[in-house]
Amino acid sequence: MVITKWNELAAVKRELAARDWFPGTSGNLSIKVSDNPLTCLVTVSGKDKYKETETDFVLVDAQGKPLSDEGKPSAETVIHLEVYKKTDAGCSLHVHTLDNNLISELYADKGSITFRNVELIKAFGIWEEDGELTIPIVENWADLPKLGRAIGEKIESKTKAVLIRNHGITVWGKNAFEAKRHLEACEFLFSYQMKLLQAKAANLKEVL
Ligand SMILES: CSC[C@@H](O)[C@@H](O)C(=O)COP(=O)(O)O
Ligand SMILES: [Zn+2]
Repeated sequence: MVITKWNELAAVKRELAARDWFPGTSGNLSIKVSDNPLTCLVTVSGKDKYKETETDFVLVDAQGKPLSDEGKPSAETVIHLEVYKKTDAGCSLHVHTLDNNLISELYADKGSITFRNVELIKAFGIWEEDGELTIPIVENWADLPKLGRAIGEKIESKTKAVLIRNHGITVWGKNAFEAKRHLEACEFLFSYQMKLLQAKAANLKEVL
């Protein structure tokens, strides 16, 4: 079981690395291994996530205590555990990208960003004509248990992602495939929104 989950998470890590989503050793990933008791594999803290090694992930319990000796669990393990405790997620992904940082800062005062009339919200299972996707934004508390609680407080049944201001995003799904689909869709939407804002600011419609 652990080996299968390890390989699943390693494959996601490889794919996110290929997208250049782990600048400066940032980012952390996890996959749930068992429900009762809750255990998950999480990336080892501070590692270069572009590299693949035999100690990339460590098994932790519901308190974030390591159950294997690959190394120190991610500093943000508490966030992954919060997601598993509050949702039915089987995989949780956290990355820092330029677009997610910019969007989190631009929309921080609104407390969230909402997308509608953009096809890719369907990646979240939103198929209605007037459907919308809202991603909450929390402050980047240095106190990580506090950050974990702040994220937990924003989680409703339909929430699949939370932005952390000027930090990054935490996204989840019922399995690794779904979590990656949600993450890719978020990043597409952020990139779209940034370019749309820039086009509007430059009055680009006037030159058409
Ligand atoms: C190197 S900056 C990023 C870290 O501060 C943190 O936010 C992060 O995403 C990675 O921490 P880690 O402990 O390696 O999982
Ligand atoms: Zn981070």
